[in-house]
Amino acid sequence: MSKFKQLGVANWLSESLLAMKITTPTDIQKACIPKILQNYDCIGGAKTGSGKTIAFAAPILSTWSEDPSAIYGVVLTPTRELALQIAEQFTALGASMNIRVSVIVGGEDIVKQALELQNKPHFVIATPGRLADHITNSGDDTICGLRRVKYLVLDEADRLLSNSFGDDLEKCFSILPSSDKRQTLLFTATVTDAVKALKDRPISKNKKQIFVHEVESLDKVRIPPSLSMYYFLVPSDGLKEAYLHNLLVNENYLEKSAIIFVNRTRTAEILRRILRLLELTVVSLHSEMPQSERVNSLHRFKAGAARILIATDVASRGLDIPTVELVVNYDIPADPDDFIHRVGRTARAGRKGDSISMIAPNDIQRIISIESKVNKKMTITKTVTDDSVIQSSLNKTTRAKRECILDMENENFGEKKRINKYKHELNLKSKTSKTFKKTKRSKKSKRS
Ligand SMILES: Nc1ncnc2c1ncn2[C@@H]1O[C@H](COP(=O)(O)OP(=O)(O)OP(=O)(O)O)[C@@H](O)[C@H]1O
Repeated sequence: MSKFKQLGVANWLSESLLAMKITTPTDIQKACIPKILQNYDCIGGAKTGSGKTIAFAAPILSTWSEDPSAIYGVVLTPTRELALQIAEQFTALGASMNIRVSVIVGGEDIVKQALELQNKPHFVIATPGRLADHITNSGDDTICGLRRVKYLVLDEADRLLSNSFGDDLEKCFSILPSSDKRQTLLFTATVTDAVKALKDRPISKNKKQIFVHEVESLDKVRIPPSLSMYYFLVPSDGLKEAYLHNLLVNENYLEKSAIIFVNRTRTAEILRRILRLLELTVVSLHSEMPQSERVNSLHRFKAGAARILIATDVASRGLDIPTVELVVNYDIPADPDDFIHRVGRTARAGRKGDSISMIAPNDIQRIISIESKVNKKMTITKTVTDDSVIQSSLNKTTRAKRECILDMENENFGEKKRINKYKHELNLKSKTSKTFKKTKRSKKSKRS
């Protein structure tokens, strides 16, 4: 009997898994699948690339196939690309059962999505903002299917439970069945205090719950064992482009597919343009790009048409691209958890991978926090070459950068962000003034 079948997974599904060459369950799958099949709520914490998606998809699809109703499950996830990827996995796993999966994310046609929801797909994979939008603005015939959902999954749960998603999540929960009438599954690679708190204060008082935290029980290192963590020092911020170029054309990495993480969209855009002028095949992924370009970039990168992806943290979570062999932290993230997710885009499912962090003088404190969080020290890389080679890269990147900045100014790059910022500020002001008026009114009425 297949090892997935031994865990209780349906026959047809263990055959689908076998066709994908997935035969032996990972630790998180062994721990979660049987319990989810026994109706437990579940909080699963395990390293990046350890197979968390199948840990929730396999039991949900197994029970769904016994009674293929709609809408059976909702998976919420923080980014659009991740929603698309999870939907692809559900679709591939359930192909033999004619599964229907809807992706409800921002940047796509909202009317088309409403029609899909009306047609009652079996599964909805969504970002909280867009699903909340439908709940607020679409009619009951569009959203009524959500009232019967059997499973709710929060993938990248730590991120979803952070403040930025609060209001949208509340809105989504408002229409879903209450926690004792559905099964709730949370998964993450970084178990934050907010996630841990749910262990002692269970999601539903009336249900059984398991808490699986692989990192705590097995070892203290929070990154995959097949990942090598390197760094090199950059004497000043102004030299970073040259050092990056030098690294990417170094013979050790010349052929390798790489993701370069930066902290700001503007840096992503400048680097994309510089590297393209220097004839590297490169695409980018950040929040200021239209959704169609985001999809296109990722598609070109996955297909190998571009060797390098420059990305902000919008790509740091969950993306599963097995060919990625190198992750570069061009900028060091402020939050060590973001570092764990970024470097986890390589060395997935037991494959080898390298991460290289470019450390400028101001980054030292962040590196200390990261090393203490992951419980492992980075080692210096030997690939960055001597000063004369850096000088050659510097001449090229300086010329290219000048040209790129001029082009970006002509194209008004960043305009959309500026407009959104003003809109946000105006929104806040109007909210504050409404609250102020309300408080004044209630004080007045108390006095009278
Ligand atoms: N049992 C298995 N055997 C072999 N490969 C597997 C198994 N389970 C999952 N995989 C593969 O491992 C890769 C990583 O899985 P997945 O994307 O679910 O990781 P994850 O734990 O969710 O990572 P992250 O925390 O980065 O989101 C995928 O390509 C998946 O197909």
